[in-house]
Formats: sequence, C-alpha cells, structure tokens
Amino acid sequence: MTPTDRPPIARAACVGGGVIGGGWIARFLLAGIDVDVHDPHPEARRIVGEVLDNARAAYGRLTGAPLPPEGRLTFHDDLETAVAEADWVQESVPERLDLKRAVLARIDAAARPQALIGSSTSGLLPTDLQEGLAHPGRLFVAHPYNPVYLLPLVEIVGGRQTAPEVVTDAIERLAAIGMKGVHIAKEIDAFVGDRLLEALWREALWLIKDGICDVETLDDVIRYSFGLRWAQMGLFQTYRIAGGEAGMRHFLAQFGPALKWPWTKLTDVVDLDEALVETIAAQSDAQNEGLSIRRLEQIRDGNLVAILQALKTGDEGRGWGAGKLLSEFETELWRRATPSGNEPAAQADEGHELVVPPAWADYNGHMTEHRYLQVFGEASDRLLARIGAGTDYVAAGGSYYTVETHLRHLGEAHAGDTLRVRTRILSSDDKRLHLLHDLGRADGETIATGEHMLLHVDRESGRSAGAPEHILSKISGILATQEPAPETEAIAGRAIRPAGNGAA
Ligand SMILES: NC(=O)C1=CN([C@@H]2O[C@H](COP(=O)(O)OP(=O)(O)OC[C@H]3O[C@@H](n4cnc5c(N)ncnc54)[C@H](O)[C@@H]3O)[C@@H](O)[C@H]2O)C=CC1
Ligand SMILES: C[N+](C)(C)CC(=O)CC(=O)[O-]
Repeated sequence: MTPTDRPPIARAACVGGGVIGGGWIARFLLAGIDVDVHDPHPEARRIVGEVLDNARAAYGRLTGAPLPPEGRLTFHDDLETAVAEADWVQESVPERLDLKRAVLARIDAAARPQALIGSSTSGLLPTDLQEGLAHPGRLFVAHPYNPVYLLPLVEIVGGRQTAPEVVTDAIERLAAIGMKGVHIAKEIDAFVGDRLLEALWREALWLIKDGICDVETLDDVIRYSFGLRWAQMGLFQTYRIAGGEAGMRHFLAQFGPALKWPWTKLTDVVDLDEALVETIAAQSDAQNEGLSIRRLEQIRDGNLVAILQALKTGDEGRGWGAGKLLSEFETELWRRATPSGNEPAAQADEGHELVVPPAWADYNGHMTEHRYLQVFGEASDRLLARIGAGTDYVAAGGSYYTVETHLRHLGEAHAGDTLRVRTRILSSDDKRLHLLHDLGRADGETIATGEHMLLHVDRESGRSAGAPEHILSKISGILATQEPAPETEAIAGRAIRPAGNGAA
C-alpha cells in the first residue's frame, strides 16, 4: 500500500505549541494539513511563528518535490473549539502527569469520536495517561524527536486500553506525512529512544562532574565519531561491521566481557548540585558564545537537511534509512501533485499557483536562479501527466526527456510573492514536444519564461521513439483548444547572442 492509499489527516489540532507542539504544527501545516492550536501562553503565536519560519526555510532546502499548499493555521483561546473538528489531536503540554491527565480528559470529551489522540510525552506510560478517560481506546503515545518537522521518527506506544487498530491507523496516517511510526511492543517508562538517550546523558554528566572532559570535548567526541555512524546505521548494524567478517557473534565474544568491567556509572544518579549546574552552564555558554537559540536551530536544521539529502543518495542511489524514507515521500508528493492523466485532454490549463518560500531567495533578495528551473521542471511534469505520460507511464517504460532548455528572466520575484505558472504546447510531432512555460503575477506581469524541447524515449533502449497514439491525441486536443499564445511566445526559439567578438 502506498502512503496516499492510507487514511489521511485532513485537520489536526495541537494542544500545546512550545518546542514540540510548534514542531508538530509545522510538520502538519507543511504537509498541507489545516491545524487548530490551543496554547494559553501569551506569546504562543510569536513562538509558533518563529518555529514555522525555520521549518519553511528548512523545507525549501530539503526537497525539490512539490509540497502541497500550506495548511491553514488557527489559534483558539479555548481548547474545546480547537479540537472539535480534528482527525488527529496531538497533546504537547509540559511533562506532568496531573496536567496531562486533565488536558487529555478535556480533549477526549470535546474531540469527535473517530479522532485519534496522540501524546508527545517523553516517558509517561500511556496506561497512566488513559486513566479516567471516557474513550481510552483512541489514546496512545506518539513520541517525536526535536525538530519534529525534520526528524521523521515517532514512537507509537499503546496503553492497556489502546485499541490495536488505532496503533496501525496512527502509523499509516503518519506515513502519509513523511513520518516513520515505530510501534513499541510493550509500554515502558521512556520507551526506547529516551532510555538510550538517558544512558548517554547520565554518563556524560558524570564525565563532566568528575572533570574528565568539558562539554565541548564531549560533544566533539560524539560529532566527530559515532554520532556520524548512528545517523545512518544505528547501533546493532554498526557493531555488526565492527565484528569484522565474523560479524555480530565475534563482536559479542570480543567486547562482551567488557560489560563486567567498571566502564560506566550508569546506575548511579549524579547529584545536579549548584556547583555542577554552574560548571555545565558556564561551559555551555562558552561553547555557544554569540549563537542565539534560533541561530543554533538554523544551523542544526541546515545540517540535518544535508544529512538527509546525503542519505537519500545512499546505497548507490536507492536511499538509506531516513534518506530512503524522504525519497519515498518525495515520490509520493510528485504523484499527488501531478494529475492522473485520465482527465479530458482538452481540459484548460488553469495554471499552477505557488508562493515563493523564503529559502528560495538569494543574496540579492530575489528568487534564486535554479528555482526557476525547478518551477518549470515541475510544470513540465504536470503537463506530461495531463497527456498521459506521468509516473505510471514512466514505470511502464516510456518517458519524455528534456533535451534543451531556454530560461528568460524578465522581472524579479521575492520571498512571499504569489506567482502562477502557465504551460503552453508550442508544437509537437510524434517524438518532439516543444513547451513554453510562463511564470507571472496575477496582474499579468511575466517574471520568467521557460522554453523546453522534450523528446519521447523508450526507457529500456534509452533511444528516442515515437509516442503512442493515446498520448499524441491528447497533445492534439490541447493544441486545438489552448488559449492563443501570449506575447511571451514571441521569444520562443530565440538564442542567446554572443556579444560581438566575445568582448563584453
Ligand atoms: N523538548 C523536547 O526535546 C521534547 C519534548 N517532548 C515532550 O513534549 C511535551 C512538551 O514539551 P516541550 O514542547 O519541550 O515543552 P514547552 O515548555 O516548550 O511547551 C509546552 C507548551 O505547553 C503549553 N501549555 C501549558 N499548559 C497548557 C494547557 N493547559 N493547554 C495547552 N497548552 C498548554 C505551554 O504554554 C507551552 O507553550 C512534553 O511532554 C515533553 O516531554 C517530546 C520529545 C522531545
Ligand atoms: C529530553 N527529552 C527526553 C525530552 C528528549 C526527547 O524526548 C526526545 C528528543 O528529541 O531527544
């Protein structure tokens, strides 16, 4: 089953809009889902707005796939109205059992019966959270990782009363927004991820307290070594390789005995007294001098985007781990963005609207060059889908390849501008398809044009081949009915002329 065959989340509610709630809000909105938010914090709108700015910037760099139009964000003073229409309610209030129980009881009473309710708790047992709920079967832990809009994992943990189908449904719905729901079979305090993180954190605090190293050295030890390994192979797969050709059995035989040596202080609880807090805080301040939290978040997001993109190319282009997940999600985004090809061929091209994301701006504040090619490339893909040469046709062995492109920049576009791209077929024969895209504003001003020559190919032989009749007839239908060419068509086919003998 592909992600889109799964029941989608049309509307989400987020109760709590802090670090984690803000991340969920961004994840949902950027997946095209409307989000209703309740958070009594007087500055909740500003805080969520800043998280969203970071998330938009990160997504602008993360993917060239066509993201759906952003969902609508609405804040509510009242929890009950915020959750009333949601398909998925995500609770992200502070980590206190009494507070969470009170908030979840109100959510449960006000939400629609079929709505799923996830709690972001880092460690509380779902069974404890279910106590006193009228409909405990639809409550589960959905524990995410910060930043929620970039890290795809969600630990799904059911309590004693959680209905098994709710767990499956939750995992399916998360897949549709590019997340990986992992079902933790038995409920346990802090689940799996935070158990592991707690062990590392505990040991790290001892290493600082005992003066073995400072916080910068400790972070270096992680980020220059096993931190890099973990992002791509986790723990067991990494150690299998460390066992050499004999693999995991040899690794366990060689390093197993060390477990009995005094290598850790894991069971001791470090006393976070004033002196230790001061040591850690002062070293952390020195480590981060001049870097605000927002700036650190931006650096973190940029690095995470780069790692995800690298993982997308892993395993000889097949993608690996979180990069493979991203690649599959992008395929799905392309599929959703392109028509099925079953529409009547003569259907008018109403154009495709887009808002220029902040991350697309260059150092001049203008939409940067390669994004024009992205916009026009996506417009070509939509046209190909309209003529029946979309992703299904490509999978069946046929395709159109672009063999020549001519971009013209006629105006300026800035972040936040709403633009529309329209596509016209200029000419075609059985192999060639000559397209002109026009990127403009609502008032008719053309910002840029993209002229492309595409060649129909048989993908197996890698050679050009005549397109089948069902495609050619759709092309004829469009040619016969499309609006007369705008003025911009006058530029079609024009070449860049050299400046005299080459002097500028
Ligand atoms: N910060 C992290 O790294 C992670 C936190 N979590 C979990 O996410 C949950 C939230 O944690 P953070 O976002 O870090 O905390 P936070 O303090 O940043 O945000 C909590 C938000 O809840 C709001 N709030 C308080 N009472 C409320 C109520 N009655 N109704 C609605 N909103 C209310 C606050 O105004 C605040 O904006 C916790 O359960 C935490 O364990 C999960 C994964 C990672
Ligand atoms: C510190 N923490 C326990 C709240 C961390 C998490 O729950 C997950 C994360 O993002 O590290």
